[in-house]
Amino acid sequence: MKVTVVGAGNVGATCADVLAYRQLADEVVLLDIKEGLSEGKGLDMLQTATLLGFGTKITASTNDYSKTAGSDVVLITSGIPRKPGMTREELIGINAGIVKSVTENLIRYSPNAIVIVISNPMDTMTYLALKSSGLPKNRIIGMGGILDSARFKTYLSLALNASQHDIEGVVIGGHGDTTMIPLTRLATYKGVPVSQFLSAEQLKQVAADTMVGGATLTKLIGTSAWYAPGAAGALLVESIVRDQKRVFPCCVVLDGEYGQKDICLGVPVVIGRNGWEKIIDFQLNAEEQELFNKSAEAVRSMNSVLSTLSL
Ligand SMILES: NC(=O)c1ccc[n+]([C@@H]2O[C@H](COP(=O)([O-])OP(=O)(O)OC[C@H]3O[C@@H](n4cnc5c(N)ncnc54)[C@H](O)[C@@H]3O)[C@@H](O)[C@H]2O)c1
Ligand SMILES: O=C(O)C[C@H](O)C(=O)O
Repeated sequence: MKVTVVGAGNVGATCADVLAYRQLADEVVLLDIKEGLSEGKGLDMLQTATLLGFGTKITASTNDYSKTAGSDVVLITSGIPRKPGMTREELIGINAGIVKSVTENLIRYSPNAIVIVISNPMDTMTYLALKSSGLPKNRIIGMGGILDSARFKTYLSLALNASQHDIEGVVIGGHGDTTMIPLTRLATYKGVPVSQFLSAEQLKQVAADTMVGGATLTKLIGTSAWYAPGAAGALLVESIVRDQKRVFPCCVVLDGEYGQKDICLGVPVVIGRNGWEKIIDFQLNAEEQELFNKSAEAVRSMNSVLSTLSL
């Protein structure tokens, strides 16, 4: 298996590192537009091979897409991250052009690849990649819900004083500070609803902390996060290349599912060798469905900005 990561910045390099260390591909290609960046980070990673005990081939490239040829999976992390006080949506003006051109270059050399979009605003960038690539819908996946769910489980574990591994929790909807929907009703601790252990007030706080999870880290660090985002991208790759059929909330195009059409939004999907293979219906209650519809409305309005940009 060959996996390409475009963008050798914080998220891309972290993702490539996890892919290589966990030997989730035979070859990992790291590509960036900035001269020498992927070569430097790729060489640094290669020098951990004997220290960490992995044998993954690491190929570096400064914007030479021929090195990415024949990739099975490609991840797009290229673009600017937000600074404290910004929303992800403010990145659209710069990132849309980058994501569109990178997608086109990748597809030229890897026409059969599954494309994972990470650059923000991710829901709109996924929609853009879908529309501009013309690829079958199952091969375009936006990564956001896995990360948001990991944060949800972290905050739940802190509130419960329990192991994260004993907690299930899923975040659907958009990957935005106000558009994501932590499904507290369905969150469990060892199969038991968390509402049996946490008060409504505590659950509300967990959901609120989850929704601003990215903003909290951006404020602390000065740029957005990368360890969990990189690991989340790699987990998605693992389910694809090993055909694990794991269920993750991912941003995929909806055609009537969850009451929405012609929009890419986070819903639970089965991830396997064919990309996203099936949407799972969580049977939202009326309140959750209303939040989902509102989330769709906000993302749709961001998508409409695309036509105003000269792409
Ligand atoms: N979806 C998510 O869950 C999630 C999580 C974290 C970050 N992000 C987003 O991922 C993106 C990257 O974040 P980061 O922290 O790694 O930023 P970063 O600045 O550290 O890295 C971005 C890299 O992209 C490269 N780049 C820019 N234009 C390029 C092009 N045309 N071709 C190839 N490479 C190009 C830059 O040179 C840079 O190295 C941001 O948009 C950020 O908001 C999304
Ligand atoms: O918060 C950001 O801007 C980056 C990313 O979307 C995240 O959630 O960490």
